[in-house]
Amino acid sequence: MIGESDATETRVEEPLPVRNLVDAVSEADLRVLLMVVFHLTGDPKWLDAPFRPKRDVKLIADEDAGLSPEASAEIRGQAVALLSDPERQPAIDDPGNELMVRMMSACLGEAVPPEYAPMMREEMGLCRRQVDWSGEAPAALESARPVIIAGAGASGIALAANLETLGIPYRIVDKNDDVGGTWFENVYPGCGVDTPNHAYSFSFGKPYRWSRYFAPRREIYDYLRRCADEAGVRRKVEFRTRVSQADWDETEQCWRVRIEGPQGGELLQGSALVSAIGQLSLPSVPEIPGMETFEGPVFHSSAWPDDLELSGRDVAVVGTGASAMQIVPSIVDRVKSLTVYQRSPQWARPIPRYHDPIGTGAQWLLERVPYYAAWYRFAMLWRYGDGLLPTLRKDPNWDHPERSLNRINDRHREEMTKHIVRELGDRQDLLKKCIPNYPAYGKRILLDNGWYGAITRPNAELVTDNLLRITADGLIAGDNNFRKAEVIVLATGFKVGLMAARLNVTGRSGRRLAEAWHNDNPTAHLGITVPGFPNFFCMQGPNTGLGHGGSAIFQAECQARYIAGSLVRMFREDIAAIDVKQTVHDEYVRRVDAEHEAMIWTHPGMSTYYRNRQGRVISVMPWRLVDYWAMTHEPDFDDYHLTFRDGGRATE
Ligand SMILES: Cc1cc2nc3c(=O)[nH]c(=O)nc-3n(C[C@H](O)[C@H](O)[C@H](O)COP(=O)(O)OP(=O)(O)OC[C@H]3O[C@@H](n4cnc5c(N)ncnc54)[C@H](O)[C@@H]3O)c2cc1C
Repeated sequence: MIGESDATETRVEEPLPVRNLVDAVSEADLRVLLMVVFHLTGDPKWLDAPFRPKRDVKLIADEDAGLSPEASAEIRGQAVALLSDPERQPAIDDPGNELMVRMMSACLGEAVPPEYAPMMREEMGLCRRQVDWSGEAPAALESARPVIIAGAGASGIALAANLETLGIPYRIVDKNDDVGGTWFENVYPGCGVDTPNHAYSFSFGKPYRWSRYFAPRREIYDYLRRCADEAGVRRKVEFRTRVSQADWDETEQCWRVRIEGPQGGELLQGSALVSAIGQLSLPSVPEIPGMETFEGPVFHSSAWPDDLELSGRDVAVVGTGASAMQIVPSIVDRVKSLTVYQRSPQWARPIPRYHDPIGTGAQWLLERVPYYAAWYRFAMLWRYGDGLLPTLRKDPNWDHPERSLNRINDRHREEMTKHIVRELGDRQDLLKKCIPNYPAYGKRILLDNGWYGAITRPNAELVTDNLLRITADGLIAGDNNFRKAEVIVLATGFKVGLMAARLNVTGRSGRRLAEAWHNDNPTAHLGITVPGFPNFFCMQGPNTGLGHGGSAIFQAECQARYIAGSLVRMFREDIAAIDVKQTVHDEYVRRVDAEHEAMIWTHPGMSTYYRNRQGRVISVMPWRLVDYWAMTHEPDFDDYHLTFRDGGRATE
């Protein structure tokens, strides 16, 4: 079924009231404002002392940038003068790579390596990130079989938006009632991003008015709907429709894809097949003896019931991962009792101003001042980007591998421990239960939005004994105590191992993807292509998750570009099929594994969804974002076996 066009439900943005420019500029992030002044004047004096900001430390916005009051006043004054002139044209629009490096370094007060320049220019919309034909589109497009995309979350939207502009025919299906994936499904209280939204958003499309720096899930869902609408994608999504099977047809050089929708089943023929079904989308539901006997609601955090009333009830939350960290502080004040069952404690980073709304002055600057939003996005991408990665390498000479990886990681541990001590206040009896015995950042980085405050409330209890069984009206843990519950929330995370094999894919020579991946050992060249599965592409595939920082939307755009780039080349050169060479794939996987050996995620003593049963890291990527951007920017067809279409017959 084609998606309903109820786009008007999406939040309507009223025009911002006209601001007094001086007031608005007084709320500016000074580093960002400095870059605006430079774009508008092109005067190099703004890139040097006394206007060069100090090295960045603040996480959300930086109103003084470590500059003297005189320098700050001069930047603000100059900005007001320039912005008051409606005729003013920028002296510099896209600065090119060399000048971009100087600008980034000036903005941050630190040397930025040159490889970031082309990536950031694209990310900031200073030059185009999506692929285009660079010339006429080939005539063959019109009769081409569609590309089939399974999934209309952020990844599916990123790719479909690019195919839409290229005019490449596609069909996109999603099992849900709407686009948005993660942000459609997860409606639990407190659900939101832990990546700031000015980085967790597409490089294309109109700017969005986020109400907070870290938006709640409803806004992200609205944002994705709006992007899908604007790109012309949402009206094409076939909702309530799932891909149930896909087989490569060697004779026709196409995918035969079985979809099941409200009108029944249909067999499609696709020129390519894309899995955009997400990494964190298949709930991991633990088998706890007696669960079926529980008389109240028991559900996974991603299946929160619409009409659930928690006020005055006894609630149990099983799990202490990212979702629990958001749920627990959001409900603790409403419930009668809250019991949290913890298997292992988590490291969580304090994040001052997490809940802060974006002030109207800052909002005005983001919407009205040229280049301001672009440089604000840059600042967020940098602050939440690659900076942490070098600190996550094991130091072979480090004396305390039992608690940390290296000196800096040890300092992070100390800082986070101090934070926990502070937050626990007069409940230091909980300290032992709350300090993890693995290095900081070993599991997904969590943000403390009131977690420690919540578990110290008089109506809350943190239970660390193993959960033994569930009864009709409560839970029994290893201490053999019965604790009453009327509602059980399973905040137990997601099953990651199967990835795209969930689509029941069979490639060349009848080989099943689940077999090729030994059920939970997924591997793919660049996390995207798999030998023996021609014209099959994964998004958010093996080893492309982010353990150190960054945004999954960034990854989605890298992959969308690679896939769209491959399709453009196939159409241009009349290539029917591309199949990644086994040697290329194996060498890539070898490099990933070797790199991971030196990184935190192979450190012993942690159980994390990043690893499979054999302990191999399958989920996250060991590379810097900028490396992945470079690897995926232009597909290299020397990495592939190509099958050309020759008068309808495929020849190698
Ligand atoms: C609670 C939560 C918070 C998160 N916070 C962050 C964050 O702060 N920063 C960050 O970078 N990442 C975060 N993530 C990761 C998040 O999943 C990604 O950011 C992103 O939303 C992934 O988009 P996607 O399109 O790849 O997958 P998804 O959003 O999972 O979408 C997959 C889509 O595929 C559809 N689908 C699945 N199977 C089929 C099938 N067989 N046929 C048809 N359709 C199918 C689903 O219905 C779904 O719509 C978070 C994840 C969760 C669960």
